[in-house]
Amino acid sequence: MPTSQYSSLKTNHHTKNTTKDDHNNNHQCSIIPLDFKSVSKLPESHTWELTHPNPLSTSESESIPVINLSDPKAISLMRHACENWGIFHVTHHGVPSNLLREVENQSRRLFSLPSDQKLLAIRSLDSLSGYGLPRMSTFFPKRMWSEGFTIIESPLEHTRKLWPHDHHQRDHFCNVMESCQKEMNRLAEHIMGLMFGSLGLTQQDTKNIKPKYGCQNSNGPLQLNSYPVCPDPTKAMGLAAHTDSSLLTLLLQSSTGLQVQKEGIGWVPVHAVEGALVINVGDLMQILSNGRFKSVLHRAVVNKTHHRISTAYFYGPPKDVKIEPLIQLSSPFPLYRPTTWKEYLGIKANHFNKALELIRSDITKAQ
Ligand SMILES: O=C(O)CCC(=O)C(=O)O
Ligand SMILES: [Fe+2]
Repeated sequence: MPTSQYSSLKTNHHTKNTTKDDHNNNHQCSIIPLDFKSVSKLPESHTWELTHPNPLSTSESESIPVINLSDPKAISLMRHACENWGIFHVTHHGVPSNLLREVENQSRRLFSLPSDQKLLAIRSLDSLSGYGLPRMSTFFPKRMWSEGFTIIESPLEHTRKLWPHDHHQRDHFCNVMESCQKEMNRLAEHIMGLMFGSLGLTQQDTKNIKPKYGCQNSNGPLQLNSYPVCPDPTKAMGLAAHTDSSLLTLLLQSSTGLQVQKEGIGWVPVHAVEGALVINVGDLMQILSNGRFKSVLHRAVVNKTHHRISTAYFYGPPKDVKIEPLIQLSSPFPLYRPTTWKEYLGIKANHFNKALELIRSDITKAQ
């Protein structure tokens, strides 16, 4: 739900940089990922003008914070990380490592299926779940070097298509992903509590707000991302720069590839830390914290040697709950007008990275 996450392919007509004819001609191609195994040279369609030289090597003070959740200082470290980076790693998070390993194994299994089999579970134009291109693809003239599988609530419908005769594989895949959703949801709730505490809210305040903002169901959206080995990574883009629309995103990455934009520095790599999960602040958390916590601009780059897999869990409130800057943090005034996740996703689907700016409250825009 993230930019990505819920912006729908139905929004083709809002695409910048591509013409309507291109769209009509390539209507099918526009939703079908490349059969990456079949190409040995980067196709023109996937060649980006930008070259992204390796990001600056980061010194200790410029690297993404790693927070041990059992550390008594975790709350203050989190506040610092959310205010300065919008992203951090967590260790001692309680999600079983064998589950995380199995999530990656099962993802690899899915993405290594032959292309025509994966296409049986293609995300349709009016749907959010299934196999397909990154949803933000419609905003770019060039294709990204990645494919995804989006699970909304349950993966069952699509896994029936992927493995019609292999019940065992299908059940195992579903069990693993559903356990992952539950564990990620539990961890996200815990981290939200710590974040509220770090904003100076009392335990009573937190008790009152948490049920309102937390996902009511424990099976929030899960996005499996696959970045195949790329013949020319310097001219390709795994996932273009975006912010997530969620409150928080919890990410498992099999290897380094995620980068975040840091003011005054540029793109900083988020190195894969053994056993850790990456937590990033999403747009709704920026709204809720009245701009104190930053929704971090991030992207994924690709490489020549290994197939990278990432799994993102998008944690957000029930779709119709009003999200607005918390009253305690709104002095002297709220920076954003109230919105719901549902409304916000609609704005994001049309305006992509400008969405947050569009819901700044009139009072601040006028200044
Ligand atoms: O693959 C990654 O590291 C980033 C994934 C991501 O940003 C997303 O799915 O929204
Ligand atoms: Fe993201």
